[in-house]
Amino acid sequence: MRIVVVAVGRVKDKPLRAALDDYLGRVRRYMPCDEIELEDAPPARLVELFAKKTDGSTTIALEVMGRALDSPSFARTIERAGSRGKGVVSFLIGGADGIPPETSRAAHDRLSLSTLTFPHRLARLVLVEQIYRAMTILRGEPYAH
Ligand SMILES: C[S@@+](CC[C@H](N)C(=O)[O-])C[C@H]1O[C@@H](n2cnc3c(N)ncnc32)[C@H](O)[C@@H]1O
Repeated sequence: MRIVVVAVGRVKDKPLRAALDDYLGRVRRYMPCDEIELEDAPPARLVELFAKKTDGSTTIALEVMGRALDSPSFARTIERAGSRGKGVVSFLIGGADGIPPETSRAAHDRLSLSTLTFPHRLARLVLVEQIYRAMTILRGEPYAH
């Protein structure tokens, strides 16, 4: 299984970058995890970019109005998604204007992190932290603080 986080926008802020790299490093102790940053672009271009970068993978769009899960259910969702097809699970995060509707409709699943709307860079951090938490849940290992 491999995880790919495909997110609109670049994280340049150093403390946020460091926090993301910390959690990405933790996830990579369990499985390969790539982060792909897309340029912010008009919706039609974003549809193309998301499709190109997630080709052949099982796609999960992150949306405020998506399915709400607790962390153990999120962990099992990742496990199930990883058992499909080529075992590549791509998480999609939109930019300021969200994920284009066409990309959302094409996704295999749509998940929410909260009923609150986060800025996309913060949503990326919460997502990667939850992926790390999911890995510890699936392995029955303690969460390292
Ligand atoms: C600022 S939000 C976009 C808001 C936009 N008005 C919308 O309704 O989609 C930017 C991105 O962060 C992610 N995001 C923000 N809050 C989220 C949440 N509570 N659950 C899941 N994803 C979230 C989504 O991928 C979203 O496309």
